[in-house]
Amino acid sequence: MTAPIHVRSEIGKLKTVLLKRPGEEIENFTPEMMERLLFDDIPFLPEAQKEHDAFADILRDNGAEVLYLENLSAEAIDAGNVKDAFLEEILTESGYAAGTTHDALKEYLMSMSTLDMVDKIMSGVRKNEIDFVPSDLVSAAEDREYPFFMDPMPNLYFTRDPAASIGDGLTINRMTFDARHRESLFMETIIKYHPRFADKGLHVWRDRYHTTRLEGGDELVLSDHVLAIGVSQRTSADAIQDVARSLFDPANDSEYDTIIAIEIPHNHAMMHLDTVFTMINHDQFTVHPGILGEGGKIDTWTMHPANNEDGFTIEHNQDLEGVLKKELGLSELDLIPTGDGDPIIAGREQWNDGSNTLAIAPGVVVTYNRNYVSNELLRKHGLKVIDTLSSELSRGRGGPRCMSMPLVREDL
Ligand SMILES: NC(=[NH2+])NCCC[C@H](N)C(=O)O
Repeated sequence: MTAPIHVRSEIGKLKTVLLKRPGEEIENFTPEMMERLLFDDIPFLPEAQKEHDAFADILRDNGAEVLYLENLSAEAIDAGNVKDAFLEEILTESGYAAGTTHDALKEYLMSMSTLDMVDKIMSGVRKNEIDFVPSDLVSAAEDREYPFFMDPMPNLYFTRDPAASIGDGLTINRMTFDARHRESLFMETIIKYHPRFADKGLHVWRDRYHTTRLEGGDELVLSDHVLAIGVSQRTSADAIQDVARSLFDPANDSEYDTIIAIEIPHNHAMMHLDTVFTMINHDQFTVHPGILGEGGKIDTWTMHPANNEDGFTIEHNQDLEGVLKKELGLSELDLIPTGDGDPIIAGREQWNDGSNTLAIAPGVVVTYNRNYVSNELLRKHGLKVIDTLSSELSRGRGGPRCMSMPLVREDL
């Protein structure tokens, strides 16, 4: 059997991928909660599910095995016999380490089948669904009107972010905003207890117990020894240093000796590197023109292992094309601008994840159908573009790359 996680590029043929089918969590909130939950609108659930099923079908039809986060989580909890411990952890991270509300929530969730419990935790627990009136100070003094005991986790269908495969291992991420903090606990549980992953010698290059922030949308596996990581709204430079130290440590036996840190604007529309830059073929990339300054400049820092105190060297550069050519050993490079360079179209299509392409083989990409200008341009550049439905899914501000966590890709 091949390793349960094996990803040495962004473009190798996709063999196994982790998705999360959108559930009640994507509609279980009010407009007042949207901003905090990192959504710009409230999707229509049945349509979102249809769109997501169509996306999964495309991946399956092209030879990928599709696994679902909700199922793996429940299977892992059962296999490890850790329902109690899992609940304690998620309750603690939801603000209930002890007390009567903790006890009531625990009793309620414990009474469910493991899969129902997982679905419930993901979709949120409202106050009116438990026969219990909290008497603690928080409920009395702070939370009187708030309708939830446990918030929904609508961003779970962006499986890309809570963890990221690198080589034969992964990072399990400490995420930036409260709205997403708890998400990576599912992946940690899967890696620890699911028979498919547990005790298989997987490297966890960096775990979720850090104060510095890292999200998978910023982590791009450019080759079997080069990563690109965004310095972004969601990923801090100090977290990238951690990743470098871990991957460059000879004791950890990783193949990675190069990290290109790329600084992008810190805002909601471009929250991760993969919303503005993706690799789609050996020598082709999408790039949102909005991240490039005058003369196409952008700040990058290339890190290599070194025998100094930091454990690495850094080299500053502003020529992304030159840096990519050098580190990937390419003589030519095709950087394809989102929206064909038209400022209105580029802005619009980037907002709807026009740069967020998922390569499922070299030169074969899945994109949102609504970004028709960028899609057409990709076709003109020789790519095979499979476009997928996107009216509802795009309201969560993530595209095909965000919605997928590759676990196994064929080597190039
Ligand atoms: N890899 C990505 N670009 N993911 C997009 C995540 C979108 C999500 N609403 C968030 O703000 O976190």
